[in-house]
Amino acid sequence: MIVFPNAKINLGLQVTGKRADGYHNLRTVFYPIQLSDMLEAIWADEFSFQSSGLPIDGNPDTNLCIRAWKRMQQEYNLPPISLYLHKIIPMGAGLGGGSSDGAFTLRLINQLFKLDCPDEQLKAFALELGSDCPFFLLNKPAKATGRGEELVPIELPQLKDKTILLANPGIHIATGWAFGQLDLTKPTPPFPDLSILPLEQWKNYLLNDFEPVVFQQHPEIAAIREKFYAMGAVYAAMTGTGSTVYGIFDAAPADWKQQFPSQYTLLESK
Ligand SMILES: C[C@@](CO)(OP(=O)(O)O)[C@H](O)COP(=O)(O)OP(=O)(O)OC[C@H]1O[C@@H](n2ccc(N)nc2=O)[C@H](O)[C@@H]1O
Ligand SMILES: Nc1ncnc2c1ncn2[C@@H]1O[C@H](COP(=O)(O)OP(=O)(O)O)[C@@H](O)[C@H]1O
Repeated sequence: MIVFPNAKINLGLQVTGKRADGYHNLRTVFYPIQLSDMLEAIWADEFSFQSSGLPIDGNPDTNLCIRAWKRMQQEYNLPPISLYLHKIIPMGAGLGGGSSDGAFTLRLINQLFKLDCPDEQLKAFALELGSDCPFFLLNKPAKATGRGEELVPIELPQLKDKTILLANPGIHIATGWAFGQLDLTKPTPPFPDLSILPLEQWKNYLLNDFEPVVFQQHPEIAAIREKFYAMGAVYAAMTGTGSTVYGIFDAAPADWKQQFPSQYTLLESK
């Protein structure tokens, strides 16, 4: 069985406060994009995990595919499988690639072994893996609150037929570090209702709270957003805690890739 775990971007991201469990409450809109890894499971005599593409850490304590397998195995006492991941989504990039791999592994195992695991149970396993993971079980545009697991689907007709360009400068931002940099004493403005806000207005109302702290540390990330606006983006922002920046365009400028340094990862999603 083969599945294609996709990436996401955050349309706005507000952190509203620190919780007793050490996590933060946030508000965002998750938006799935057409950029995917490949994940295959086959029957095997013993469990194994292999990967190709971008190098990833195969540590069983941290790798989200292996952790997902172990959690399902613990619950359902399953026979072994081999997992093979071809990694395409840049990591530590705010694109949720690792989270998506974890969530897709849970769902794949559920289907492969016909476990009929209830949605709420799968969601609970996903949240054990990471705050972003429950979204990838739903995997449609959704407003998110709590740690990111309270999800309400949203229609975004403004994005129909738009092109999303992504530029990743190869800087790894540690999510825990980014949360630690925030000043949580300031009041949070209301989160705009994106289902009715015209796209041209997003730049006035839709903010990512991590941009000021990450941009200050890494001015080259701020420069990507400026470059997208100079190229005609209707809206441009950093996704998650960075370091990927996306621009939303009516149509991609023909020579856009030549405008960035050659070592950047440059991607396009419809
Ligand atoms: C902030 C977001 C927005 O999409 O950023 P990206 O990681 O995608 O950039 C996500 O919620 C990240 O989700 P995820 O990457 O799954 O985070 P987790 O593994 O659950 O947590 C990593 C660390 O981030 C912090 N963390 C994460 C989520 C949250 N709601 N509150 C937190 O305080 C904690 O310090 C935690 O130890
Ligand atoms: N299957 C996986 N693929 C990628 N990264 C993984 C995986 N499992 C665990 N990780 C770890 O998760 C971290 C964050 O990954 P990712 O979700 O891609 O980034 P972000 O949280 O910035 O969107 C990586 O640095 C990596 O160490």
